[in-house]
Amino acid sequence: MANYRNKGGVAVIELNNPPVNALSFEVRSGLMNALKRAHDDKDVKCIVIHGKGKNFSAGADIKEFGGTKQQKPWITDACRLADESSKPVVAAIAGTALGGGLEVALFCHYRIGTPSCRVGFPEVQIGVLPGAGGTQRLPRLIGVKHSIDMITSGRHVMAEEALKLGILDKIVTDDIIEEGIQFAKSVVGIDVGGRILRNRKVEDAGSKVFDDEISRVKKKYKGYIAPLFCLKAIQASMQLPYDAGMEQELKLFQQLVSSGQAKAQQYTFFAERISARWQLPSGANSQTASPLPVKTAGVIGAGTMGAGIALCLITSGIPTVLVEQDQKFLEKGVKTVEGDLRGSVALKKMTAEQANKAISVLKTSVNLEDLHDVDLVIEAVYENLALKKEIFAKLDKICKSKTILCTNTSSLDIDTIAEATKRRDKVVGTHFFAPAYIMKLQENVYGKDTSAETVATVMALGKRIRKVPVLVGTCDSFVANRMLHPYATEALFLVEEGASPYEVDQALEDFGMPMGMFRVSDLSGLDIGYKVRKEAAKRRGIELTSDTRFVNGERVCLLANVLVEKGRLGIKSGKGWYNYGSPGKREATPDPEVLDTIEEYCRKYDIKKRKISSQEILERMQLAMINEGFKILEEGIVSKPEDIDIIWIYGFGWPKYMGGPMFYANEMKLKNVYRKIRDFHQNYPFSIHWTPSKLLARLSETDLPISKWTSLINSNSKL
Ligand SMILES: CC/C=C\C/C=C/C(=O)SCCNC(=O)CCNC(=O)[C@H](O)C(C)(C)COP(=O)(O)OP(=O)(O)OC[C@H]1O[C@@H](n2cnc3c(N)ncnc32)[C@H](O)[C@@H]1OP(=O)(O)O
Repeated sequence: MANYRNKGGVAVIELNNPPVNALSFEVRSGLMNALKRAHDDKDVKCIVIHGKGKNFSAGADIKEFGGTKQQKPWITDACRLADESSKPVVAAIAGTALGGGLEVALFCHYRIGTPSCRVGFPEVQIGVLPGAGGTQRLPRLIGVKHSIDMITSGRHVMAEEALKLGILDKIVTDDIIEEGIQFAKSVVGIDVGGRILRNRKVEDAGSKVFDDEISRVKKKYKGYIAPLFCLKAIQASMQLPYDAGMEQELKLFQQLVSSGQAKAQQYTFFAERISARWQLPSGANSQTASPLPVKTAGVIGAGTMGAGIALCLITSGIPTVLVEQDQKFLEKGVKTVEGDLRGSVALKKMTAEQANKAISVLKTSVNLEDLHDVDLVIEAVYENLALKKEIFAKLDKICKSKTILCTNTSSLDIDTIAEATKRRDKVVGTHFFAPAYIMKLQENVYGKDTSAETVATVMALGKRIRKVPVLVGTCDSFVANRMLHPYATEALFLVEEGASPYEVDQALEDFGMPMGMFRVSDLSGLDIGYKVRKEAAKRRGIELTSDTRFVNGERVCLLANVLVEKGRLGIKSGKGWYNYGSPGKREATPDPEVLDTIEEYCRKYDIKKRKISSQEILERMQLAMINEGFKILEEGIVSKPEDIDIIWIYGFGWPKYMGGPMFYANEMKLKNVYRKIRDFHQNYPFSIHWTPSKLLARLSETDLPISKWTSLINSNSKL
């Protein structure tokens, strides 16, 4: 709703729907009624609109999209009275004015804001466009070029920049409502005609600008349709009179809002927030537990991962000690950090000042003892259980009793590592993804004794260092890599059955993955997987050779080992599944030698090859991994499907417009997913990953949407 009061001739209208004052049906109706009242009240000389609490408004209520509450009055109906009013109307902006919130402000004649306020049109991120006049009114205020930038990127614009662009008329430092009232009083008597955006003309930027922008947007936001629709709507502002442009914008908005991409992107928006609400098996959760303060941190290991993690910490202002046992490795790590900072400055992602500030809080040491006073340590040495246990035992003695000890393991048992200490409650996994400075996912892993306070601390740390933290339980390889295993295994089986690695990658990239599986393997280094496979087999008492075809009755394909043994380690050696010309180069070209190796391998084992469609490639890789996702849910390793989707989106680049693998399964209908998995299980009985999940079997008998799956898990723990 919206509150109304008359303060000495100033109508003060408050958008009231905390925390973000989303423009629900009630708020839109309330705003319309309040504007009518102000218009009819002869005592009122001017009008101020502000938001209750910290924010102006975060825009349309996304939960209403596609539902029955998405009904008139629209934002435009509610705001028309502001546009047409002869009394000056001022938007007083604190916090955020986003999407429809900014559109409300653009219907006002003036806009003032606090120094920390932010404005923007983030609609592209939820698969729609500014449908309440934003694409028509912003170009009339700041021109076509800046409008394209703001609307297609969805970025938030800070107060200073908003002032420079002309979105804000003034930045004010006192109480925003009082400032709004004073400002409104000061403009009473000045004709508002020139301030009404609908009356302004949009400069003709020419059609070439749009042709260039279409190419740019197609490349930058590959696969996303909303940015292209935004361009069409902005172009309409240039080509059509205001009313016709508004009609065109609404038409485009309605096409988008009912699209599958919009549904998936909005699901992703809420999934990220749902996933942030964690719960431990004990019942302790994000509402009940408080994080410990992290004023200083330590990182052990200055390799690629350690250096990347240290970079995340120092660029977030956390003084960090980077420890490496060997001075030479330490120097190499520091060079990596400095190089990445220089790169960020060159790409204008940070200023030189910010980079210098970050490096000034980095300390280095070759002595673990220098971690005695830090609040949290992240160990990032190579994946070796004995070594990690040794380090944790030492840290336990060196660090203060409150220090939290994190391990950046991607697969090892947290409880075994915790046993090396006398503070098992303070030991936790923080699994970062390479490159750690770029990839957003932080997979936090709790052990059986990890306390709620420790979990709260690493979840809060993740947010602070601009990651997306997700909490998972302990199991072999945790969630991300456990699901990756059947996905990658199927890729190899597809290759031995007749698909080329390049066809596999093409199918995945056409689906929207940023890189195919084989290109990712080349990037990570084929030798890494080789070592991990050997170590894991050794732990199980198995001797692996590239001739191994079955392990304990289960089919395996060790083609990658054959490549490693031929010196093809991936990008680092200049050749892997692809050819890169020389070591370290990134441009991948298909390599006939790889195809010959595969041919030879298949001949050796008498494997019949056949033509494999891209549909089969996608189904086999994705359904194998989705089946594993249901098993993970069934075992309670994560508490909700949204956790899995967020892991795939931020850990592996699953396209947001597909909503994550579990959402994708939901859209396919679970009975179809289950049927296909059962068929694959029949056709490939020697692959354990095709054993259908019991939870999936149960869910496929119901019509429960993804938002209700956990209710079935909770109501029936014995599946
Ligand atoms: C016919 C034409 C019709 C309409 C045209 C207009 C279209 C639009 O306006 S679409 C909406 C555009 N706006 C956005 O996309 C903004 C989305 N929100 C955010 O980016 C962030 O929430 C924030 C920056 C505004 C605040 O961030 P933060 O402080 O980190 O809080 P949370 O993100 O946790 O949000 C708190 C709480 O509010 C819910 N929420 C936020 N925005 C909306 C929204 N627009 N509609 C509905 N609900 C919203 C969010 O889910 C959180 O809820 P929970 O606490 O229950 O998780």
